[in-house]
Amino acid sequence: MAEATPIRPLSVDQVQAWDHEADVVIAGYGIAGVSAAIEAARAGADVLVLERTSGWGGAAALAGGFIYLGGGTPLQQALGFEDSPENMKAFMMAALGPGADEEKITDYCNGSVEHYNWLVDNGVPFKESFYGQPGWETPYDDGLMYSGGENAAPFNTVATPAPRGHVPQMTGKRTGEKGGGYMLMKPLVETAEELGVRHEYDMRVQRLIVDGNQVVGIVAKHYGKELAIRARTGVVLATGSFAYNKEMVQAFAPQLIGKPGASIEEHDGKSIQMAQAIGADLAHMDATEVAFFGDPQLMARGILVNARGQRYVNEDTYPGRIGQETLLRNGNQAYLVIDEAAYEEGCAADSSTPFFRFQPKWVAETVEELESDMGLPAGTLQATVEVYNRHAANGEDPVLGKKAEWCKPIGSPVAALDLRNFTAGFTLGGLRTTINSEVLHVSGEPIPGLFAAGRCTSGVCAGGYASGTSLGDGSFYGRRAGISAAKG
Ligand SMILES: Cc1cc2nc3c(=O)[nH]c(=O)nc-3n(C[C@H](O)[C@H](O)[C@H](O)COP(=O)(O)OP(=O)(O)OC[C@H]3O[C@@H](n4cnc5c(N)ncnc54)[C@H](O)[C@@H]3O)c2cc1C
Repeated sequence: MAEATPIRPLSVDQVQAWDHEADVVIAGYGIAGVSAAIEAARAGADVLVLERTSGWGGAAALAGGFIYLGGGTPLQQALGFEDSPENMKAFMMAALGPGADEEKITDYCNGSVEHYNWLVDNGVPFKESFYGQPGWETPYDDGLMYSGGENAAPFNTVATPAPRGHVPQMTGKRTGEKGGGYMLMKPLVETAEELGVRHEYDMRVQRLIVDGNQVVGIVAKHYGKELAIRARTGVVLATGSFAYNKEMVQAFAPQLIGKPGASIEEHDGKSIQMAQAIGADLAHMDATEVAFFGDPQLMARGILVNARGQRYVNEDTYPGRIGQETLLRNGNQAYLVIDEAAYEEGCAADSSTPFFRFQPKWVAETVEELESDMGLPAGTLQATVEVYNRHAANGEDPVLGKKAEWCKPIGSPVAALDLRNFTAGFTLGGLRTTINSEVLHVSGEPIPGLFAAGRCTSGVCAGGYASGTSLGDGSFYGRRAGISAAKG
């Protein structure tokens, strides 16, 4: 059966004429693509970026803008936080696995301060202010925040807590529309343009062009016409994740069926499939980021319980960790149990996600009554609240390690928010690459002429996630891809 959209490589013998040529050809003008473009141009290459939509940006321009950086960046230092590459690595190895790529994480941590300086030198602004409230993002324009649960159990005992979510400064921020990610992309695209990087929009890459086992170009569709684009030294794949490819999600990350989040429809796995078609290896295809639609200011002040009325995560941690614990290990069943005073206090606090402050579904005078109204097995929620309250009275949570500042006994009246099936996410697995962003063949050898970065690759996250690691490894390994592709 003929493939509807051919994905198999095209042999260079079949190319009648080249429609475009450059030294380095980059597929995708998001964070990985723009970073590759800048470094390839600085290395002296003639660079052409092919972008499927009618403009630059990708998911990156819609993003909240966290970039995971540390090891003692000037911003961390200015705000009084101590960090080192070793400390950063200890956290990342513990939080982003199981199976995190130690070579990549070591490399990423060792290069993080330099990467921060590179971003600043290319015009990305970071404001010297720290936001310390529980939250998905800062509601303001602060430059630094905890974004992976570094300061919460269990990681606060593995490594010295240091905030590493660096956010580009932005006025008039609109979550999910135009946030810090826009202020990351805009200066980088301007830098690329100043360096003479060319772009072609409305170009949808389809398959690779090969000369034997060497990648020498790429085929792209432009308003229905197939064009052949020659890459004299290298092709960089940077078209994003496979969160919107139903078949791939079904095959590799079924926990996300029907729940793509924090990604864009263009993330259809095309880079992964094109490279697979010439023998590329894959890694951690089951790993997913999981967002949870709860307001962290409320969650920290209550307790989250599953369908058995049991707590399963410390509520003051990174909300993405709460999302993973809820979806992956608790059947996507979550209820937030909170008393009236705590609910009112949480609703009055700062938040970047006030739209996640839902009305309680059940309200009762006693926990026994609440448990019965919620349909939980008799005695379960009562036992949970009894144990929680006993220790919270002493400012402790020996069960899950919630910090003392959030440990307060749950009183009356008591309510529960129905947070079942409140998750969505994006895929983290993809092409297996080296620290120089070479795409590896299943044999373990790099595929000549082929490089990749961003969410079409497996980056620093193999299972767990911290906000900022996608824009972080996308920009970090995007740069490497540009340097490597320019060398050929
Ligand atoms: C609302 C929101 C908030 C987020 N917040 C954060 C955050 O704070 N921190 C963080 O680290 N991450 C965040 N993310 C995730 C992050 O934006 C992405 O994971 C990241 O942008 C991936 O980088 P990339 O370069 O691989 O993909 P992108 O930045 O999406 O770039 C890929 C580009 O390739 C193009 N493309 C796709 N297919 C083709 C094709 N066939 N031919 C040519 N071009 C193609 C796309 O149109 C796109 O422009 C957020 C995402 C969203 C949507």
